[in-house]
Amino acid sequence: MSLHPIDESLFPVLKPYLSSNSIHRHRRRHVTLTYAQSIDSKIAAGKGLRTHISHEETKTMTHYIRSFHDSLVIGIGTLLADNPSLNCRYGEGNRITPIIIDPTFKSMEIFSKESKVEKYKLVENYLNGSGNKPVIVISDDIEVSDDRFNCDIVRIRRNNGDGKLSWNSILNQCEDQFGLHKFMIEGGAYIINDLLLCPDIVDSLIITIGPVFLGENGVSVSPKTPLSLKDVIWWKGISDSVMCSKLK
Ligand SMILES: NC(=O)c1ccc[n+]([C@@H]2O[C@H](COP(=O)([O-])OP(=O)(O)OC[C@H]3O[C@@H](n4cnc5c(N)ncnc54)[C@H](O)[C@@H]3O)[C@@H](O)[C@H]2O)c1
Ligand SMILES: Nc1nc(=O)c(N)c(NC[C@H](O)[C@H](O)[C@H](O)COP(=O)(O)O)[nH]1
Repeated sequence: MSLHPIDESLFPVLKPYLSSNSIHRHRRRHVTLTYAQSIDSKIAAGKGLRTHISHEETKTMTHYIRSFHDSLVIGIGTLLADNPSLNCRYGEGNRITPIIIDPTFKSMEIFSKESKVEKYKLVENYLNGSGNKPVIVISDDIEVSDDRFNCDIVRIRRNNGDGKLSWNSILNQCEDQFGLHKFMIEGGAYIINDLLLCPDIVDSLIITIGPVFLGENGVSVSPKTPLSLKDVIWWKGISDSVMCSKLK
């Protein structure tokens, strides 16, 4: 299916927030955090629900932004709710590696070579050659043998205090193991709320705001503590607005 066209006025707006897409010449790490939200700061109508918020025009923008990255990061909650393709449909031949943060390896059955569950798009695309091999980031206390799975596995030690996986460790390991440097992080809420408070990790923040309220049962984006954004630019499309900014 062809993508809805993007208005050309968006390209210069996005440019300062994207790293050069000649990834072979520029090996410096770049992290873009991006998502679509409602007016009431929700990214889904309810827990585990896939919800359309943005116009087709800004969906195309998402694929355009993906083309500047070599990897696309989501949490296990988003994999289970959305069954996303996590590919790049903008331009030709742009391949991107899906990375799923899944400390307890809930997706073990999904990626198992002997899986009995219906094939997820990520697995299907990898097996039919149209998608890169997914990378699953798990806690290093889970003992599994890598060759049983249709994915690569990255093991990270949990933080002592909160039991989380540190973003620096996740990104460093993905750089070292797979040569990935340009990370586009798309959510969900857990990851976004966490990363909004990590100015040393996130280089650019690009938010699409759709003209809809998702109501009190929606999944909220609201970081634990207040923050003010820097270098802010707004763009207005057919029905959405896009805000590009920096955290520091
Ligand atoms: N509108 C959008 O742009 C958008 C984008 C992505 C997802 N979504 C929606 O968000 C919802 C899912 O959000 P969510 O918060 O439930 O799931 P999520 O995708 O943020 O995954 C959360 C889980 O990931 C793991 N995790 C992530 N980072 C971790 C870390 N640093 N350390 C340890 N564990 C970590 C934990 O197990 C956590 O429970 C879905 O409804 C989906 O449709 C919307
Ligand atoms: N731009 C955008 N508008 C939305 O209304 C919405 N719900 C998402 N959600 C982002 C989330 O990461 C989804 O999982 C991917 O949009 C899946 O998209 P693909 O199947 O990979 O194309 N993104």
